[in-house]
Amino acid sequence: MTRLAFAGVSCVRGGRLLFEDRSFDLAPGDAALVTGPNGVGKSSLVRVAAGLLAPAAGKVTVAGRRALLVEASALDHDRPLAKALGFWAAIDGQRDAVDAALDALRLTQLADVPVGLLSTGQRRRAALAAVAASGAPIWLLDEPGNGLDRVAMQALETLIAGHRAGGGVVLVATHLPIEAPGAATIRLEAA
Ligand SMILES: Nc1ncnc2c1ncn2[C@@H]1O[C@H](COP(=O)(O)OP(=O)(O)OP(=O)(O)O)[C@@H](O)[C@H]1O
Repeated sequence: MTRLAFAGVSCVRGGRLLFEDRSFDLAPGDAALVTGPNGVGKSSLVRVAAGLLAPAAGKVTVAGRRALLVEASALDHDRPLAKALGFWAAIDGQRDAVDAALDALRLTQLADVPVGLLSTGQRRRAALAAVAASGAPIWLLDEPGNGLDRVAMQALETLIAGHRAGGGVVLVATHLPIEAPGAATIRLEAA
């Protein structure tokens, strides 16, 4: 069964303790919002959850495939959006998921536009579409609301709700308010 859990996890970066003894346990349908001021360690917590950063202490338990959204999208700038998304979706065995992901992020009309020509907000939506098309049950989203207008923000909230309703798990680091009913809050405080 899908699960993402931290048990007593601490993170040290650049010799500095960012957070200590953090525990949470996300089961199908669960979400958690990681909040706190700039530089406190929100992105670092997401990276620990992604397995890109080793915890200094504690245990991370992951059951299920993870999809990670970070600032720099891995989409090929030279390819038309649908083809760039299709490249990654095919690797995940999810080629058929691209159209629905484009639709969910209101990007269908931009399917033939090269990724490099998309605006900041459109590129962020494209990166979210890649997560949506991945078929991964665990979504790790680092500042997914950056660059999104109000309509796109609502699309993001709908996407998260739909993923949870389908048994997915979502961990979101955000400095922007994101509507996610029933989500836990992991508040990081400056030391
Ligand atoms: N590769 C690294 N090596 C050393 N220190 C780093 C590295 N990356 C980030 N840090 C430091 O870790 C701290 C936490 O950074 P992090 O990006 O996790 O914070 P954040 O809460 O996500 O910040 P923001 O809200 O500004 O995105 C910062 O002080 C940052 O300078």
